[in-house]
Amino acid sequence: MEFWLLLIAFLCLFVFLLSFLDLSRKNKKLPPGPPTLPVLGNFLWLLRSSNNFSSLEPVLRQLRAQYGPIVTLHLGSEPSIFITTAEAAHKALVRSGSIFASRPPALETTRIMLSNETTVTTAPYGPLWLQLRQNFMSAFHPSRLHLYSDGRKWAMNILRSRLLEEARPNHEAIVVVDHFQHAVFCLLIYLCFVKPGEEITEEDLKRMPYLKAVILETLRRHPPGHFILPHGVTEDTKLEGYDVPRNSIINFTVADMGWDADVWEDPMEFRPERFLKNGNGEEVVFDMKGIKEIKMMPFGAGRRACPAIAMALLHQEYFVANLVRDFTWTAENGCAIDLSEKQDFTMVMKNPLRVHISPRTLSVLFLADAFCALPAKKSDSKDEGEVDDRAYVQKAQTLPVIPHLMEISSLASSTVMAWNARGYSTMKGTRHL
Ligand code: HEM
Repeated sequence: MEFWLLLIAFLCLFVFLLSFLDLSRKNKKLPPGPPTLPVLGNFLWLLRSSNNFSSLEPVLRQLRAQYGPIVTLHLGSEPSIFITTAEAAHKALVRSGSIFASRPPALETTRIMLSNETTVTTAPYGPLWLQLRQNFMSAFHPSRLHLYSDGRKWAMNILRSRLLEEARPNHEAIVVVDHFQHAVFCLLIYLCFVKPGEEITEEDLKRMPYLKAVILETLRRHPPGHFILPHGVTEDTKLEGYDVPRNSIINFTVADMGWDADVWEDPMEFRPERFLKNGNGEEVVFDMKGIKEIKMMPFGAGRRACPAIAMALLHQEYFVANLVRDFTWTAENGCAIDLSEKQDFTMVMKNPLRVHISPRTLSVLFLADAFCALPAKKSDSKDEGEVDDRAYVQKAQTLPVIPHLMEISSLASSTVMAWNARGYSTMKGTRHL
């Protein structure tokens, strides 16, 4: 009997505490969201509207249309606030950078999975995080990336031979994702355990603005993460007139920002030229850290943004450039490539890419032709040994290049682009990917 009395008293106390918490929440002007139930918050509502976390995005789109750019969902004990426009993201992550640079406080139960909040990714904003981040940057600062070019070559060679090995014995299409993952794993091993080698410049990549534009367009159209890691605030604060309480969990709809028709023309089109100065220039100028303004944020933005932006971009460029140079890529049975995505650790292709590959000859010339500035450079004066690439234009037009960036982009993944680089420059309009 005593046990039951105790249990009832405990339950009453529990409900009282929860309603007290609910009340204190009601005193705040949180960003709007769907009606909540006591204790359950929006849990049942969300269960009805969406089956799992990966289909949260359509729900957030609906909420944005109904309530505006910042919305709240109550999914646990603390409110989850979603910021859905690049402008509001800029206000939070850049203009109020130091406040929004923390991680949400971890529950005792999840702390263990977050390495007790002592890694650069999980540590709250403060001296420990700063030290860890500086530590990370001392190894991977953009100015040191050239020191790892031996590792890049090594991983690229492994990838090349694995692809060849599988492609040779039969003429069936091959699935490339496992090989990419293996190569990225090798690269990470190298970065972690092998001493950097001699300096080798990455000059070639610097002369390939179109390649850079393709990578950026891929990150815009198919960002590896549709959200970033959850953020927290260091103190109670306000955003666009709403309260953002100290314990809230804040996230950003990264993919939707890259597809926002108010910011990007024809956002669902795959059109790398949008990143080239004046549409066809030789230069790519893009503020990936969103310091002046945010237009897309595949790497996050502000103080907590991915510290490996330069490294990730360099490796994507390097792998794609080499894969395009070394092989011709043709879709299985000439089929269109299905670019739909599914949530894995990051976003990946729902149907892994299956392709026929075959080694290419005269590859350097194709590469130069494919990735250098548009329109094709026609050099009048040539140094000794330099070959006029015009002779190869016709051949290059038959290049169906399908590099799958997902696993190449290391921990993260990007996505596939299907394009014929030279064809692109002559084609009217763009492809809908
Ligand atoms: C295409 C490749 C990559 C993408 C799209 C990407 C994206 C991101 C994003 C969205 C965040 C969260 C930012 C935030 O919370 O505001 C992040 C954080 C981070 N990324 Fe990356 N990342 C990539 C590659 C890498 C690589 C290769 C490394 C390491 C070698 C790396 C290391 C980190 C670290 C340490 C953090 C945590 C930073 C912090 O909390 O201060 N990332 N990344």
